Amino acid sequence: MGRGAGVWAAVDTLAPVTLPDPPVPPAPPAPSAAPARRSQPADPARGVVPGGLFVSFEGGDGAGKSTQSRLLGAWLTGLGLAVVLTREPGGTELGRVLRREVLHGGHVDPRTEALLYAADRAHHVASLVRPALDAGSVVVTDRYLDSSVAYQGTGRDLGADEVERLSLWATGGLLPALTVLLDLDPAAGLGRLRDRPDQPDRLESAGDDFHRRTREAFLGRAAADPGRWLVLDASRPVEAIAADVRARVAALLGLEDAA
Ligand SMILES: Nc1ncnc2c1ncn2[C@@H]1O[C@H](COP(=O)(O)OP(=O)(O)OP(=O)(O)O)[C@@H](O)[C@H]1O
Ligand SMILES: Cc1cn([C@H]2C[C@H](O)[C@@H](COP(=O)(O)O)O2)c(=O)[nH]c1=O
Repeated sequence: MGRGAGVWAAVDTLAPVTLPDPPVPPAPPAPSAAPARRSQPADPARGVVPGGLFVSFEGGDGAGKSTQSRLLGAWLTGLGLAVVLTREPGGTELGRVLRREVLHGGHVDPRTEALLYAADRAHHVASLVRPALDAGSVVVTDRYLDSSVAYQGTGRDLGADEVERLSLWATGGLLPALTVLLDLDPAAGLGRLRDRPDQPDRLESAGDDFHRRTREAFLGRAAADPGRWLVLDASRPVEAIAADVRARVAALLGLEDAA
């Protein structure tokens, strides 16, 4: 999300993020133990490492990813867990430079664009995500590798497999334990962004056909790996979506009673 950058500016460190006035119902009593209990065996390649859990939000522009990331982060923080809330591109200082160039700079060809996102991701994982997971935090990211596969691999036609391989190389194979796809008609998503003050970025301006193919790519990936993905209808009210996300994350953490 291009707006509300204040939250994101805070996530360079491993300290739990302080979220502004979370609009979520009061959390049930916090469990005494943090880091989290998990219901899955540790699998570093799948974003489940001893103590830590890696969750990503994906979907089209304006689908509600940053809204849901913040709500999930606030809920987990309220449960007493260590949470790192971050995003791609731009989850690190270097990433913010890359974000500005890739979204608001001059023309870049599709391969350069794919490499810029991959460079942002490599640095993000090496400097923030992996250390946080190793320290036992829940890491919640607004976009990750699947955005590259959908936007550059399919939207830009570079090839989904090649772009996925690039990102897997960049990240040492780190995949989220859970990826929430907020699925929405691209016109509705872009319509939600219309009132903001800033101009649409390069990707938001890529055209109807680009965004339609990107949506299909996300849905195809989700269907191929249902164990990792949770697909939600993002046209529903914010709180209904948030409740579904909480239920799935609670199950992963072995905290079903808290959702
Ligand atoms: N379920 C929803 N129903 C209606 N409006 C929503 C919903 N979720 C978010 N919004 C609104 O849509 C706009 C975009 O939401 P948000 O920034 O969370 O989306 P995003 O997917 O992160 O966007 P971007 O692609 O720009 O990063 C905001 O004004 C937000 O309040
Ligand atoms: C990670 C990633 C992102 N993109 C695109 C998707 C969006 O249009 C912008 C990011 O903006 P947001 O407001 O933070 O959603 O970048 C992409 O094309 N490839 C990627 O890997």
